[in-house]
Amino acid sequence: MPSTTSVLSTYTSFAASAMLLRTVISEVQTMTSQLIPQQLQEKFFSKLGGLLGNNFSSQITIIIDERNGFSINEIYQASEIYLSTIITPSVKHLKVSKAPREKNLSITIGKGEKIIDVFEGISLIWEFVSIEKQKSYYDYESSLHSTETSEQRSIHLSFHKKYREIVLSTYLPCVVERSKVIKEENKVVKLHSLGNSYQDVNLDHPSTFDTLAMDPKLKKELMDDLDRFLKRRVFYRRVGKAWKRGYLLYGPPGTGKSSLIAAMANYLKFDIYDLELSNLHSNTDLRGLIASTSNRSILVIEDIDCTIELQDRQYGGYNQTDNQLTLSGLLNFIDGLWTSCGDERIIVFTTNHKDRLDPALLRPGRMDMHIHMSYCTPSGFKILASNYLRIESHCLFTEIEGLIKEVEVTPAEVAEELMKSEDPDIALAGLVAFLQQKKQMKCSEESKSEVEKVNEQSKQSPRKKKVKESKRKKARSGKSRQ
Ligand SMILES: Nc1ncnc2c1ncn2[C@@H]1O[C@H](COP(=O)(O)OP(=O)(O)OP(=O)(O)O)[C@@H](O)[C@H]1O
Ligand SMILES: [Mg+2]
Repeated sequence: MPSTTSVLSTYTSFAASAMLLRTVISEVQTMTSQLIPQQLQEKFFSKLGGLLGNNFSSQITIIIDERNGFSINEIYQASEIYLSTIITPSVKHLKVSKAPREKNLSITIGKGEKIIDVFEGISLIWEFVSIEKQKSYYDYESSLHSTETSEQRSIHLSFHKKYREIVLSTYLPCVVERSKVIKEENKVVKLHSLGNSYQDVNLDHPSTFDTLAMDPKLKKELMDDLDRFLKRRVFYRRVGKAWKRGYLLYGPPGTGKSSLIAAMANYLKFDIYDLELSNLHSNTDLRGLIASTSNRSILVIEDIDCTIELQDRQYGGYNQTDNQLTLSGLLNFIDGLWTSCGDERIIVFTTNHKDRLDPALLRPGRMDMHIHMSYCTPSGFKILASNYLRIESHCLFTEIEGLIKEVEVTPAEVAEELMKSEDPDIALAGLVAFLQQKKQMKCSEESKSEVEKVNEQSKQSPRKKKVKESKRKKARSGKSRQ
């Protein structure tokens, strides 16, 4: 085993040679700067620099720590996400994790691993660095000295120093942007219940615009509207409007209003905040709840017609206008809060009875789009059949489409029938029987109401006869007086 002295002396002579070499390199660098093409110079000196440590190379390293004091360093997070997408086969150690709520695995590179990225012809070397730190402290409870190990993580980004400007002003912002897109793609849409005991669950609703049976023209109109809304950040800023959009969904139960909200959330990757107004007690409560919602979200108030009694409701027994919560007041209140702090917000109201709504809500400009969710149409049925049975055509389609035009059947009812069997023949035959039964019921109701009408008329006729008789008598006596 070499003695400490020999190790030290070897190191000293190595250090001395290194110093000499550095001087030589810098001399050679000056000499060759005019003689050798720049690209070759860079290659040569960076190789040489690599041998002697980064001090002499033309490389610089940006250190991105995981934490910035107590807060998370967003650049670190963004880099981590970005790096997970450019992992090369040469990386030997990967770390894989998955949070209970996430749907995808998260893959990061292991300690000491390097990834080379190329941006606009610039080579960039990413390295994941982790330093373990031991901290000793005195534990008063056990009266013992203990040590605690903590990990300090950082990501190092090295590149040629002449690209410093481009890396800082273009490459890193691109990394951040790309990470945002990846984050959005992997985002799990959440459903928060506001006004109820606090719940926060993943929106596991499979509804998408593809699976939704609704008028194709209306569907396209809505999707275009949502796309336009997302693109208009600058527009909303310029005209000084809050970046928000309001939709009123109306139609009978089971026509897909709630499914449409889920489809919108899945399409936009926006979280849903379901606001339960009946549990609210004051404006202060409401303010607190709204303030807890995040941007890029959909605020939902379902069955708004049932909350209409709010119009005259007063809170806490006080007769103060401030404590009164009316529907239009509520909307102004939410608008106000959003104007000051919200971005990319969507508000959706649903109702089964549009005719019962506060006119303030229906006023033009209040809700940006009124969307009618109707009973099932033939085209809606085809979407459901393709979704539930994976079929695009069947010999029973024509009969079903004819029946659907004649009766009022909700997509929920059709879906329920289609779910009864995986065999299209059985499921569709069941649907035909169900629709025929509905048609019969409709016919018998119609004939019943016809009979009632006739009865009503026949009941009225003796009275009508009497009225007519007395009118005639009056007229006659009037004439005789003349
Ligand atoms: N338009 C539709 N397209 C596809 N499936 C639908 C549609 N409408 C209803 N369904 C099916 O019926 C179920 C119930 O529908 P949903 O809850 O969306 O109706 P709703 O209009 O919100 O009813 P309510 O007025 O009672 O709240 C959905 O989970 C879905 O399976
Ligand atoms: Mg609903």
